Amino acid sequence: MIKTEINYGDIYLVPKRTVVDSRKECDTSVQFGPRRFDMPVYPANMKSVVDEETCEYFARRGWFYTMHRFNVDATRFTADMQEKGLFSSISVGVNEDTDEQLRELKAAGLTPEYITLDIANGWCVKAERMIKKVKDLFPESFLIGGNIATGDAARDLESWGVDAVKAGIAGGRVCITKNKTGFHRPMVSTVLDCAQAVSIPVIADGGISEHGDLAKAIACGATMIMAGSLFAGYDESAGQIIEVDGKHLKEYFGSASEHNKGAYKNVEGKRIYVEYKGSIERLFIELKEDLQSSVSYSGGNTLAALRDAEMIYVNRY
Ligand SMILES: NC(=O)C1=CN([C@@H]2O[C@H](COP(=O)(O)OP(=O)(O)OC[C@H]3O[C@@H](n4cnc5c(N)ncnc54)[C@H](OP(=O)(O)O)[C@@H]3O)[C@@H](O)[C@H]2O)C=CC1
Ligand SMILES: Nc1nc2c(ncn2[C@@H]2O[C@H](COP(=O)(O)O)[C@@H](O)[C@H]2O)c(=O)[nH]1
Repeated sequence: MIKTEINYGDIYLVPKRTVVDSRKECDTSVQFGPRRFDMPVYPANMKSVVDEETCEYFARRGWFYTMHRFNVDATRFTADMQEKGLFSSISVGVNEDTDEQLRELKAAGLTPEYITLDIANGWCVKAERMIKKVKDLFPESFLIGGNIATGDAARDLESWGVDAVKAGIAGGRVCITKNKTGFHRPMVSTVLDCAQAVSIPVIADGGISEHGDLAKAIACGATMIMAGSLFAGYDESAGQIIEVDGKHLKEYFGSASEHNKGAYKNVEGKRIYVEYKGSIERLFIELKEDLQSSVSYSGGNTLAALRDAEMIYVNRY
């Protein structure tokens, strides 16, 4: 028996009676862990998307961020952010280098406010061990575990002690996991399944190609949305700008790409060049305007109303 599963492009939300006089009345803020953020979307913890400046920029704007984990000194990063009066949100892996990083942080007396366990399939014994270790060493930190793609995985990670799960396997723009391994799950099915399984927040990770996908992810039960390609083309993102035939492009590469790994070993990501779009300021405004409009169509004035939106499947063929 083969199940039919769906992605953001396969569904729409049914409009309800608007109860606000202006879209400006719609509140897009979200409580996530110990803090409240202006918007429920943040840039992927990838080397071509965020660097220290990007993280600082997002934190100062009241948006969430997570620094990537590739050749980053988590102790220095945490000290820098906290000295500036900002929160620290770091990523960790599952190997010995992470053990060392955690020991250094502890020895320096530092506690990052947020820690993200970032591995391709977080539903594994190595992740379980690391989750328990992080929770033991940093019980005050808000721990995000991932990635996962099923309700069963979400339940396991919740029982291992994470405070939120990050859901989305092989749906990213620079992902080649589905081509190389045959494994993938479309995002609507992923988020619905995970959000129905657990009481902790779910982060919908990857596959955002339209601004309206944010509202769809929330309607499926996501509290937060992580996006890579959405943020990759701007001055404030970390990738290099190149010029081809007089046109400016920005690099965007997968964390499991040869470019990021420095070797062709277990490669499940690629490098692409996206349109260079200048300052991210306009995107910040437009994402907020569009989400406020989504909230107004959902018949409420906060993101909670999107949770009750009716979803319809649209057969496009
Ligand atoms: N969201 C997504 O769909 C995906 C995201 N990514 C991203 O790419 C980055 C690097 O990922 P990747 O190189 O895959 O490895 P990870 O960094 O996820 O791997 C960490 C460790 O887990 C082991 N490991 C990884 N995959 C498996 C597996 N399938 N079975 C058993 N052990 C495993 C690795 O050992 P060993 O190498 O020896 O197997 C390694 O020791 C991460 O940042 C991840 O988030 C990658 C793929 C999919
Ligand atoms: N299969 C792979 N997935 C990857 C890789 N690097 C990152 N990612 C995932 O993609 C999302 C971003 O997706 P986008 O559609 O918003 O661009 C990111 O958060 C990771 O979960 C990779 O090398 N292979």
